[in-house]
Amino acid sequence: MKKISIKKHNKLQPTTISLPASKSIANRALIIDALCKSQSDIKNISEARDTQTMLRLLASNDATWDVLDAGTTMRFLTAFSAVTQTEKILTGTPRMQERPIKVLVDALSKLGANITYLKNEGYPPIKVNKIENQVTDRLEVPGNISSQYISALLMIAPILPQGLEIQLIGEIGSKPYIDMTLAVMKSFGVTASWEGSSIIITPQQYQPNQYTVEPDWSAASYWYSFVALSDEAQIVLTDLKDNSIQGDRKMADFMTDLGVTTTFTEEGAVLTKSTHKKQASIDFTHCPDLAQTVAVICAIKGIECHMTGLDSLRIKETDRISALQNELGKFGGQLTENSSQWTLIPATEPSKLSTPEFDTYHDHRMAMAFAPLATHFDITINDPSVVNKSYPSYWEDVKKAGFEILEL
Ligand SMILES: O=C(O)C1=C[C@@H](OP(=O)(O)O)[C@@H](O)[C@H](O)C1
Ligand SMILES: C=C(OP(=O)(O)O)C(=O)O
Repeated sequence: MKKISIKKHNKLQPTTISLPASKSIANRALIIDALCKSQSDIKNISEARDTQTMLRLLASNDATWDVLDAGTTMRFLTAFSAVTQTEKILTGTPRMQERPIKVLVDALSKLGANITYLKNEGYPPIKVNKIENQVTDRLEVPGNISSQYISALLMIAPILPQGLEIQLIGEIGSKPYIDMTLAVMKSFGVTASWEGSSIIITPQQYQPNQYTVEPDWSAASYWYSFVALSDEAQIVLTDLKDNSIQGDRKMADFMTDLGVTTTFTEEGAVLTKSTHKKQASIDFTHCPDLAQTVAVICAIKGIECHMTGLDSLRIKETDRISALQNELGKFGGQLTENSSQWTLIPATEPSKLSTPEFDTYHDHRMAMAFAPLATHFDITINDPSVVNKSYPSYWEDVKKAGFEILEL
């Protein structure tokens, strides 16, 4: 499928959506399950490519593991290999080969792993030889590049003979993902303690368990956008809970100012329309995956939004700052930067614009964040199958809400 067109539709019929399970939680549970020799019963594993890639690679004895474009899979399998594999090559898509891994490689090397870069220093592909003798039980790791390095180290920490203390240096970004890692570890019987900015994990055994993966709050964000941007809507997101280990639960709070009310019922989260403010200030340091969704919502609803915490967006599936600037510009929105402070300047009279065609930059979140614009005008989305990374049934669900989608 090269591109799709979505016909304008703004009065959504009441729709019930069954979201995919969180790929972040699933990839943690799968790594931990593999570390307890695969005896656990993990329920609600989604078809998301990142999760399926993790499952497939953990079951394969191939000399090279190709993680495709899955950041967590790359980082978690690197640490996993350093405690389980005599020798393993880890590689990924051309974009994955541009996503830094040096912080994690340095940390594992300090622990005693032998890791070499096969192309460019600091980036995959890498060759990992496992730690034979643990050299230290204390690491200093910068907290502001990617929390995935820290999560990767935390998950192997209990099986290191000396355990591990990780001191996080500088500002910590994406902290809820670190908490998520510790929460999943706890579900498999391992405890950790915080001392200031250090996390301490003693040698412990993971206990196999029955574990159910939560529905994905990042995926839920696109439905908040559909509700906010439409004239009429009521969406039920089944089994989505208020009490979640996902930091992107924050979307429900952001949206009280941006035009959506959430009611949690037995069935799940019920999203209804409400009034919105004209200005907002939102810090995405701890929920970077929500930034694209919120930028599109504000751009079309006339909300000037002061955005901070966007720096990590430059090293994700694409440079999301530049992708956003290009695509928002197609309907009159702007994202301007002034020393790490971004201002989202909304589009003026966006409904008068002709059919925009949005590029997706190999980034599932570009496709999913821009799709709700079909509430305002006919749109075209290029390379729509990018959504398979986290939400393969996205376009089917969009059709359920009454949108007409044509393959071009
Ligand atoms: O640990 C995780 O599951 C993730 C952590 C975040 O990355 P960073 O820690 O690199 O910000 C997030 O953007 C990504 O989608 C998933
Ligand atoms: C950044 C993301 O994923 P990853 O880093 O795991 O590729 C994402 O899903 O938005």
